[in-house]
Amino acid sequence: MKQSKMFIPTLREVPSDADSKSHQLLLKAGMIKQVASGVYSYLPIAKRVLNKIESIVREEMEAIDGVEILMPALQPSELWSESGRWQSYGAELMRMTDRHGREFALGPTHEEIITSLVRDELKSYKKLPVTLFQIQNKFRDEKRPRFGLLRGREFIMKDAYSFHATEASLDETYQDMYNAYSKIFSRLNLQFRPVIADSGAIGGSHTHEFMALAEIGEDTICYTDGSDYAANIEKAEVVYHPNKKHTEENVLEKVHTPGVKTAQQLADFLKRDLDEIVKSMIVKVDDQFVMFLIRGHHELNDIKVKSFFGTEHVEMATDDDIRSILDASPGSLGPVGVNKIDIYADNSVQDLNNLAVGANEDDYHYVNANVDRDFNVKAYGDFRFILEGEPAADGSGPVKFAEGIEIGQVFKLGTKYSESMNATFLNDQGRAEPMIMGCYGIGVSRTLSAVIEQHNDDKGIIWPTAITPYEVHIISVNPKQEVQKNLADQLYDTYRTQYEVLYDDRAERAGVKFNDADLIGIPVRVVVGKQAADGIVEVKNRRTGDAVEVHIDNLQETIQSIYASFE
Ligand SMILES: O=C(C[C@@H]1CCCCN1)Cn1cnc2cc(Cl)c(F)cc2c1=O
Ligand SMILES: [Mg+2]
Repeated sequence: MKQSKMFIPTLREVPSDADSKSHQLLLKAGMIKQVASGVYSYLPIAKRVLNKIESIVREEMEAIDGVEILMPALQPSELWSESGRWQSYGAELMRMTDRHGREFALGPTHEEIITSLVRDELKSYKKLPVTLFQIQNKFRDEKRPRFGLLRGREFIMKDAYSFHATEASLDETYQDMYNAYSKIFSRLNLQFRPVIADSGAIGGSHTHEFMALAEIGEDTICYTDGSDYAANIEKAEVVYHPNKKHTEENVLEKVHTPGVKTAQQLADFLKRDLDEIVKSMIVKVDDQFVMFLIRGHHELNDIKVKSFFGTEHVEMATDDDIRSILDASPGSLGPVGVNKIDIYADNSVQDLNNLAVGANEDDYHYVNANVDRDFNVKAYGDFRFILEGEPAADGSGPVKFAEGIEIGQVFKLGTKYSESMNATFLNDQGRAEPMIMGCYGIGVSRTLSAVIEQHNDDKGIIWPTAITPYEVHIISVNPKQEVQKNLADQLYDTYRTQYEVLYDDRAERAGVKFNDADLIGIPVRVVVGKQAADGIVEVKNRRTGDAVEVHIDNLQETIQSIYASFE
């Protein structure tokens, strides 16, 4: 393609609203334009890369018997009412009303649509298993869209759904998908890790997230060098190894602690370490308030609280809630004398006795508070985030942290949707049973950003060869120079028959062309300049920066050798 005909609005300056490396480069390389917060147009270079990512996804889905369909974004609310999600989802679900006043969701995902489609068609176990997938725009009204395509309100997802007569069959497809995702992300030359994850609102039992390693990633991965153990920190289990430091139980004592509000301030006031303090928090679970006790140096893991109680509706109590329940302020809460609400404690609270806790009275705390004597704990559990260096649940050594971008997720859904939506099949005894389902997503547009996060330098993007928008970038330094122009035109005509060629034939200054070429990041660049008369061109490797001067008779093999060793 001639660049004089192209549409690549590169930017000289870093856009101020770009809040991540990939977001900056997508804008600077003229690949996206924001239309609204979290809503983007994909421009030609981005569209070509998306096409290649999608065709790799398509290939690997079809390789495991996935069949492509395309479902509508407009989803009748009736189907979401059948699954109960019309009521349970809030502002994130984009809703609209048609001219007849009928309500629709703009699809954030397609469990309801696919289940209603399959329940009418696949009635016998003989027709199972089936795996259907689509690649399509999704809509989610994120509260804070950011990082460009990493967290948008309209984005491209590959979502696949599988239907089974048995758990064993689901396990097989789950494993096939897991392996296919590993192939896809390897072909994209991404550094990634599958991690044990929390299934959250979607329900189901078993799920893995595929994380692209990147500092900008919003997820924290816990992994060890001792094995391929890796878990999203939301889910990383803390194995409780008792380390009791109990002393003689002392008399409960109320201490005046003026201005002490935080665990650290209490630790300082009492001249103790933070880990000898116990924090008390009020959490609203569904519509019940409960108190959690947790060591001063730990953080409450709301995802673990949700899965302990089996509900998504878990949030910290507000100050007003707290005042109405305990007639105290959040800065001085404690378990002593609390009997209106249940008290849960993280396992490691058991290691201490004679606890320092709030007295449910401003500027007062208790010391020597002891469980069973001064308060009761309804249950101990793993309610906290693991700390870096603590032992991994599989015993393979201390966990390390890394940031990740969730680019894929595979779920064993079970019968959550087939039961609520009555998608049954006749089993081999002629009895109707709910289908067993799996669902599997890849964030296609998010993956594009993840590739850029991992493949760039200070001059721009460096595309992995599998998804580069073009294979060869031919640049004529000075098209006004007859000889240069003719040679460049000739090379374009020759090489476009065997490579995808972007030909910068613009009447722009050389510096502008080279800057743009660095931004756009095509692996191999052929520069037709002063030595055109002698048939000499410069060939440059975008990743290493190495440039060689070659006669056009050796150009083909030079390009091939760069591609052969590019990664
Ligand atoms: O989407 C999934 C699960 C899988 C992921 C892979 C492909 C199939 N779906 C989870 N999820 C995430 N955000 C959502 C946001 C809204 Cl507003 C909603 F209404 C529903 C969902 C929702 O269900
Ligand atoms: Mg997640």
